[in-house]
Amino acid sequence: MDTALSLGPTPAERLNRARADLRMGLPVVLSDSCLAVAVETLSPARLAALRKLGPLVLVLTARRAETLKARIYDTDLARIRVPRDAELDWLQALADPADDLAMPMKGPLSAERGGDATLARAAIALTKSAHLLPAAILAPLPSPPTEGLTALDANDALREIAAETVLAPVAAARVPMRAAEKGRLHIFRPDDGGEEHYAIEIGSPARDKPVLARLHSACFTGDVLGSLKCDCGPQLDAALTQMGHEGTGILLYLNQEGRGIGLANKMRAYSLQDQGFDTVEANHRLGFEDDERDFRIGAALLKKLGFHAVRLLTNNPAKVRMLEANGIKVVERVPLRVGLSRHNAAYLATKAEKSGHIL
Ligand SMILES: Nc1nc2c(ncn2[C@@H]2O[C@H](COP(=O)(O)OP(=O)(O)OP(=O)(O)O)[C@@H](O)[C@H]2O)c(=O)[nH]1
Ligand SMILES: [Zn+2]
Repeated sequence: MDTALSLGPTPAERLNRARADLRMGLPVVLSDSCLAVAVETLSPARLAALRKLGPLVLVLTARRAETLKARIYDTDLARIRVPRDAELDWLQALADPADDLAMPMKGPLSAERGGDATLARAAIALTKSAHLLPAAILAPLPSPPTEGLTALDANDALREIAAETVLAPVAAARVPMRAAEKGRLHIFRPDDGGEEHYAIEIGSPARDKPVLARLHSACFTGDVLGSLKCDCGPQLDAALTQMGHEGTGILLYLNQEGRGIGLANKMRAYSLQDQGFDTVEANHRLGFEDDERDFRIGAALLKKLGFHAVRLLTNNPAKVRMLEANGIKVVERVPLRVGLSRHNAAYLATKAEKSGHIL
């Protein structure tokens, strides 16, 4: 194999660099034909520099475009022409729904129609995967191209983002817990520079029998702060306690904060909920789907740990379906009804009505 080639970044590594660049506010080069930058981290100086390159296009998801009443010609996204005199504040107000109610008039918005939307689609996928607001600016590529920018092929990026994450065990050690003294924490690291995920093994569950299992999505507010806005903290405690009582179990702690949108975006969603929107509407107004989690990770981790059948602690039938679809037999759904409070009653009711959760 050519040494120079094998030392250079793979598409997955480029993707990881691109995420970091977008979070810093740096543009990335897509398919050698345009620059893409995240609206959330764009600085006035970079906007001025991008403007000099030619006409700019603002890419929003169809979810966000619906709220803004922009025309959606590409099913999943809208490409808005950026007027020559558009200010950064205006772009950021289109990306961020925080002030939608206070300042509803943002249009008229003129959307591009026809042509290939792959570059726009890749830009949106990149901002989501960087846990930024899903909104990007596309600019023509400067000539000569700017050196030092991360370049990636749009189709490669889309493929990498959609691909199943490959996780490798990194370290494991004994962690006795209040709920279960015989605990062991395993750390798994993805090959794409993404978030690490954890497995907490209670006792020594047999690999050839269904194991009591929980797929818990990270919730900093619920798990750590004891927030009453959701039921995550009590669910985590109850799951570990039940595993402790039974003597065996496996709890996957998946770092998919905010149903996969990241903590900053979840706080944006909370702030919209304070304006009267429910949890699903808040995600949509931000430009996200209700649930952006990749449930394949849970199934892959279970298999890696040697489990093929589970008794799953959950109220979410989508988790059951996704595990089954990914090769894990769910012999039983074990309900996990704890932590109801006056602060989360409406939230849990919305999840039952709109997301099919079983109350
Ligand atoms: N985007 C968003 N995420 C939230 C909100 N409230 C909680 N979360 C996240 O939701 C995830 C928990 O998932 P849930 O939908 O509560 O429950 P579930 O894990 O799908 O289903 P169960 O197995 O029954 O608990 C965690 O990642 C939380 O951070 C919210 O209002 N908006
Ligand atoms: Zn929570």
